Amino acid sequence: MSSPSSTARQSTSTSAEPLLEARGLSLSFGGLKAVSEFSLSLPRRGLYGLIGPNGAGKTTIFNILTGVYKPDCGELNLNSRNLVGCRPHIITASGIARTFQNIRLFGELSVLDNVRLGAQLRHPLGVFRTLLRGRGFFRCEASLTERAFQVLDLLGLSDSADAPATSLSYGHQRRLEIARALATAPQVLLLDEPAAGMNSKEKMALAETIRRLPDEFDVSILLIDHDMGLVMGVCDQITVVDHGVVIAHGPPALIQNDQRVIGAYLGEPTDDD
Ligand SMILES: Nc1ncnc2c1ncn2[C@@H]1O[C@H](COP(=O)(O)OP(=O)(O)OP(=O)(O)O)[C@@H](O)[C@H]1O
Repeated sequence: MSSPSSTARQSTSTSAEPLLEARGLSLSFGGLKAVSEFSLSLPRRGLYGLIGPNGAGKTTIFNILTGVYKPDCGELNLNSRNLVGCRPHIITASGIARTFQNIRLFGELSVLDNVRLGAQLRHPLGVFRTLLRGRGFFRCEASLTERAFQVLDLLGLSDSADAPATSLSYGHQRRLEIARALATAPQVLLLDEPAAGMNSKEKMALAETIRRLPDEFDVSILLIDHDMGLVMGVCDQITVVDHGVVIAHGPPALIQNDQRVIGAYLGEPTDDD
């Protein structure tokens, strides 16, 4: 399948070097050190997890990686290009897309149009082209729609293409968020709690879909979720943060048995215990 990302890709990275590299990223909110010395090397087509207890700093890390927050210090490179200080739209255009904990769709627009909006990042129609409605406009429109359907097909949403986004079930709205992010042809896709609110059947189907994304879209994934079954089941490597600090990194089998990780989730023993 010729994916939106593989055709739009202008990557210069090889599989040997990390696609996304974060080094020593830190960010404080007033006196609170939300993220401290965060580092991560995400390879091409990697499927990594980022986990930690509530308030550990996971979403703040996503916000740094996508330019919502500028880190106090540290480096962030995509294909060796420095992204620190870049605005979110520049970072998206560079190849990092995300979904949000709280669904943020254009509810009144159709499922197809939500995804076409993502695809427009790579194929802008432009004001003049839209006004003139010449051959170029219709060619571009057709290619946007084709790309949108490639993504919708994989996410199992093609049959609902004409329905308003809000008419989808909650689980399908989450899938649509992923579809829209994928339509921007990202090199890195950040999924923030994609399974939140899903039932176990929906989660199993989502896990199956996520596993296919790296190969089918030539994309690397960093996934936050509180569902350990999902994270352990789909990720090759997992980074664990607690109080803003990385406390472990490794394959799921190692992480499951790491005493610091178990301690962070169960809560450190106190003097009263
Ligand atoms: N804009 C902000 N201003 C002040 N403090 C913030 C801000 N954003 C996050 N924090 C604080 O930073 C810490 C990390 O928050 P963050 O949302 O990144 O954690 P998280 O691991 O994503 O949590 P959860 O799993 O509950 O979503 C928390 O103590 C949070 O209250």
